[in-house]
Amino acid sequence: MGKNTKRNKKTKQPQQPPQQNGVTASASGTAVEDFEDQQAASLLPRLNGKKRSQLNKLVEELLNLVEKQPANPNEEWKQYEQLQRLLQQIMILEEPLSQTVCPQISDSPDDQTRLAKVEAFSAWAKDGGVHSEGLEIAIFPGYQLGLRSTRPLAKDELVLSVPRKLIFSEESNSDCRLFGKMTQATHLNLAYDLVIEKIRGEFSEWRTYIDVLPAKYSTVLYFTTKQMELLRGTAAASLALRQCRVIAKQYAFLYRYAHTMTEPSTGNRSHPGERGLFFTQHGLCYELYRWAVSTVMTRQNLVPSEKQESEDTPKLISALIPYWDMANHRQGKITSFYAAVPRQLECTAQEAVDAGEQFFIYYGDRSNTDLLVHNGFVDDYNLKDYVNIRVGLSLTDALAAKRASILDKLNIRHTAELRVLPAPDFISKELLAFVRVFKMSAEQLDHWCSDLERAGDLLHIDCALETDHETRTWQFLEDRLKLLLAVFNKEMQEANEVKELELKDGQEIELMLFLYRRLERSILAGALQYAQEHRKV
Ligand SMILES: C[S@@+](CC[C@H](N)C(=O)[O-])C[C@H]1O[C@@H](n2cnc3c(N)ncnc32)[C@H](O)[C@@H]1O
Repeated sequence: MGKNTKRNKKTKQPQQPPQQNGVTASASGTAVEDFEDQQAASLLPRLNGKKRSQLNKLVEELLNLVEKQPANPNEEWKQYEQLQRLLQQIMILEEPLSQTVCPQISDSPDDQTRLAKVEAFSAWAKDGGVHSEGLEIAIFPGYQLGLRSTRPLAKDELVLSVPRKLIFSEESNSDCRLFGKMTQATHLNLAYDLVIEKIRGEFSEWRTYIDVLPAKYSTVLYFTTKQMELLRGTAAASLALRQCRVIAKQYAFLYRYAHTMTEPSTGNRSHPGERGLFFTQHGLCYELYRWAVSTVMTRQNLVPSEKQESEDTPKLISALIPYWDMANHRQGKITSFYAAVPRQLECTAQEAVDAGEQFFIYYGDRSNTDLLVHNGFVDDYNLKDYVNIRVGLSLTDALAAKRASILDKLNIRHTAELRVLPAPDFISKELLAFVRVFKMSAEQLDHWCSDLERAGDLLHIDCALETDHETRTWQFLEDRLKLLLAVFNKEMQEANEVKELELKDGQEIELMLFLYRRLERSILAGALQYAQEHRKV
């Protein structure tokens, strides 16, 4: 999307650009854009000096807090509670800004408000070269917006294409880098660019697209402490808390850079990063950052960079793909690919779809833990689900070096997250092999270490092992699974199930968390039964 080919109609036209050095600035596209940037910034409220210095202090406190690496789940939880308190205070101080930059319509999903913007968005997309003739955007309860077929779609039919110029990536806005030439992860660049475009508001050439995005998300960054409490003890807890910590830290870095480490920026486009800094200084707030990060986390796809030097090392960058990103997920196969020659994202139907039905795509193999933490939903019929459990060699174990040499041969880390699976596998071969190694006696270790080429046998369920060794292995798994299942004690289970039925609108996050708990519990319970049966054999 070229800078001088603005697609969207602005609701408010800027006044004439000022005279610069005696020349009317409108003669230069850049000068017009500079002027627009100033206009966009002038529409934002300014926080007074007192609020700003309170914020500076809170952000420093936040940085000190997240610098500390929690040593155990309890410490991690306490840190999260402190973090939430700080973020609450920050959000209160930043409220005038956040209400302007990302107003929240209500506590419930904003489907109707978004749907009202769909007509303009669809016209913008069509005008920009999106082909989606058999599809339209509609509301689907439980999914927010999604794509509906307007005619029967055949399996494998090309149903949607989005040209490169409508794909939003760091390469569409490369003058927006905050840290100049410093390289950061591609999804962070994308989130940052989105922050800038959101702050630019009506002056952004992406406005029509941004208008149909959700105003808020069900990612862990939006959970209240009470909601997060429902994850405590589950396999998702640590990942969720870490995500909150990491995003708060990124926000604090951006804030500190913009407000305490640099002079006020003029937004001069001829200096790399200046424009990004200008907007960050005027509009950054935590509410906006969590919105941008959540938008990227829940909607991004990877496309090849068009700036890579050689074709042998394809570099992929994060991108937002308007229209395509309205498709919801269902089990199946990946049917969206970037086609290099026509320079467009192409999506085919993974199955035949009747007219009026929802059109789904498959997001890829992900566990429900991953979907919950990064995508803000869980999949009830997830065929690729698993629950990770953490296992590790003990530092005080005199035989640790021998165990480590067998694990090395098996390519299993000495401290690892290994998978408990749904039926019919229950225990992944890596987890089984790890526990077998962990439970070997000194003689058994000597035996296996004397012929490391055979180590691969430990991955097989039928590997011939001494009975006492097998019993210790399955007993360990049984004890561990019982411990993990204790989080879901019976009373809690029943209470949750009752609550689940009673949940009303506005409690989508609780509903998702109860579903997640039920699915995790069911995987662990199935594996426990399997371990008990094996121990008795
Ligand atoms: C790429 S967007 C799809 C469009 C989105 N529904 C919207 O309203 O903009 C991905 C988000 O859609 C929702 N979603 C996608 N597939 C889902 C599913 N199978 N169940 C529930 N929510 C789903 C989740 O909120 C997810 O983060």
